[in-house]
Amino acid sequence: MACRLISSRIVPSSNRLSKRFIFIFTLSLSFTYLCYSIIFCCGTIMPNQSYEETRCLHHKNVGRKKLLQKDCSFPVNTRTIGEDSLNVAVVNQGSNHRNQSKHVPLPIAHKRSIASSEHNLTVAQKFGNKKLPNALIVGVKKGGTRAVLEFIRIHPDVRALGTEPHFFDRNYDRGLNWYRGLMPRTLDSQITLEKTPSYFVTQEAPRRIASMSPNTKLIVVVRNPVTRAISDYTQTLSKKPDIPTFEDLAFQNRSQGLVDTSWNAIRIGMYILHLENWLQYFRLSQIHFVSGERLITDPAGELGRIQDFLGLKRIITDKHFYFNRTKGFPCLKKPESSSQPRCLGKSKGRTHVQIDREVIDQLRDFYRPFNIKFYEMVGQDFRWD
Ligand SMILES: Nc1ncnc2c1ncn2[C@@H]1O[C@H](COP(=O)(O)OS(=O)(=O)O)[C@@H](OP(=O)(O)O)[C@H]1O
Repeated sequence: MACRLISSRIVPSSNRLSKRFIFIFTLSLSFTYLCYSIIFCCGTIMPNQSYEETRCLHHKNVGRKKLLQKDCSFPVNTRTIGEDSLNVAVVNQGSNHRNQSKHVPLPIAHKRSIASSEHNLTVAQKFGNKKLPNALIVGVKKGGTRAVLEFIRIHPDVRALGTEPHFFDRNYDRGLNWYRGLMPRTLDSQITLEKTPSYFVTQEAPRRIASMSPNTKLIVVVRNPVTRAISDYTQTLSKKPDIPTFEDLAFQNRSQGLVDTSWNAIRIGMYILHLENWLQYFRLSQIHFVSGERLITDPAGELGRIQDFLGLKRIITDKHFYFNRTKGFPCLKKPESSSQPRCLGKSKGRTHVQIDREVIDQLRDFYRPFNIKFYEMVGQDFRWD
């Protein structure tokens, strides 16, 4: 009887104790989970490597308005990369979307390359070092430089800066350590790459790059200089709608066919003149020329040659691309790690301003001798005439 009394008193109190214990245990578990989520949330919500790089640049360059203005101008809910994003929203518009971007089972080799790319990325972030670039996409503006950067960076042995650092033109005074600090972490086996299209027409750029390393590999994406000039003008017009007409800017005297070579949009397309400056510091074999036109019609072919030039295994092939009819350009197939296929953003592939046929012919005549010298120098006919 006494025993039963004791046990009836003890049991409820031990029940209460264990309930209290469970309550405290659950509370501390929830608290630990909350702390964990706060500390590590960045790792889980960060959409991709490029976005991370953009963020890094923000933190490192607080107060450096010029770079920030470019980098911050995109909404964070799209997959933005640097100035010109891989903007999924663009791809998703239009009736063809479902057919074109539907998930096609990826070939095993492609899956493997993605897995290995992700693996290398994680390892590089943990164990890699920030290094000065061994390769640069130096130009040309509106040639297709963003497409080349975004396509080549899916290679597991390439790590690229998503933004344009403009080190060898605007930011040279900041010094090489500043420049190195912007770079993504890379393993010894990986190539560090950045793109700034204005380098190609910057007088001091070749000398400065050669003094960083005379072995730097250079990539130049060239495009029909007339189309390039119109593309350049279209971009400026989209930002400053009050500028004079293309014709007014392109000619000193149109009836005499006198082209205004002081206008940047014209000057950039005189490729041979700029190339001669580069050849004072680099051998021709150190420079690889990509056809901006073929980059659109045959991205895999151009990427194959770029991989060869960079000494990389040919991993990026036609299996990585599909043609998006809404966008009118090749895009990257949906990678396993992402929920969307990837096309370049709205600023890539704009509808050009309509220019008179006569003006185009005049400019084509103007560029012809420069083009011919350029073809002879690089040993390739780009067929712009
Ligand atoms: N795959 C793909 N998707 C979209 N756009 C592509 C692609 N490949 C090449 N291009 C062409 O790239 C042109 C823009 O060139 P850049 O990236 O060098 O421009 S920039 O100098 O960085 O502003 C851009 O020029 P515009 O068509 O005049 O806008 C495109 O024609």
